[in-house]
Amino acid sequence: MTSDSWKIRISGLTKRFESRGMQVKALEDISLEVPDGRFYSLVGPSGCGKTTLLRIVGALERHTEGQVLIRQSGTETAGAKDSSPSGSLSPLTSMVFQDQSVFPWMTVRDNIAFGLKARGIPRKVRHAKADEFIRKIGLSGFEQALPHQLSGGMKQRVSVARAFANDPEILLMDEPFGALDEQNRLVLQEELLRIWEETRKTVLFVTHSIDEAILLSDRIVVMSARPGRILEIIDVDLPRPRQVEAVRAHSQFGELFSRIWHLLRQQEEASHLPAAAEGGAG
Ligand SMILES: Nc1ncnc2c1ncn2[C@@H]1O[C@H](COP(=O)(O)OP(=O)(O)OP(=O)(O)O)[C@@H](O)[C@H]1O
Repeated sequence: MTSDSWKIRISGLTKRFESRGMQVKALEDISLEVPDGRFYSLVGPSGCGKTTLLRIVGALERHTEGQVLIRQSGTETAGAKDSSPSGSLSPLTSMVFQDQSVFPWMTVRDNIAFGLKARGIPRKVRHAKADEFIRKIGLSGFEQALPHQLSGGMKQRVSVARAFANDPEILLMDEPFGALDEQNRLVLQEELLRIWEETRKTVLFVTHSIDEAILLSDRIVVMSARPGRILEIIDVDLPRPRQVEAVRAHSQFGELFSRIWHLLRQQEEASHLPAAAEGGAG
């Protein structure tokens, strides 16, 4: 699909890692376009390069071949290749990781306002913005709390709130709920849905959970075992606003789940074949 409103445009991307003289091909011939304001998820077997792809889009990693273009505030930036100096995350991109990346010495409010402070936003404005997202993510009353006074789920809420409070144009989320128990995970998924539906940021979201990908996404990118290639891009045409129970009860849910699971199971099976049949590294 090509459109004029893309935020992320990847064409023919390949990534090879080299360590101790060994080459590992992590990604092969990836072409993907993420339009403005859409929620895309990446699913695929462990080690297929999901995190690597996210890091390349975030300019935290360089790529080997192909092209990555990011469009922010009307300006297009090309991702750097292996031979270039390493880049850094644009202030217009936010990233959320699996491990709660909160600063232990900062209050909840200061953690959430951190990116705004780095951008020179006045104190009053950034506190108002932080408080808005504290409310939205269900942390009211904990503005002055320090991370050690919070549960794991609450710390992850702080990370998600910080990412949205930054008002990024692109949000990259790498298994943000992967370390949470089922109950916290469900609550945070619903909160993410609510905030996303209000803000409509462009999101690229990595998950191991098919349920989670269906619940959240407009489209799901299913990747092959390493080297990661795109097997299929699946539309999720479920109505929004969405809620966990309604999505799971929807007639299309089972169909989508089976289709994705079928693709992933084939990859799992292929990855258990002897190394020679896999094509080897590099
Ligand atoms: N810095 C690195 N140096 C060498 N190899 C790397 C490096 N980073 C990742 N790899 C390799 O690239 C491949 C893809 O890794 P990546 O972490 O992107 O996969 P993933 O799909 O996110 O995995 P998981 O689902 O298990 O988190 C793996 O084989 C990994 O070992």
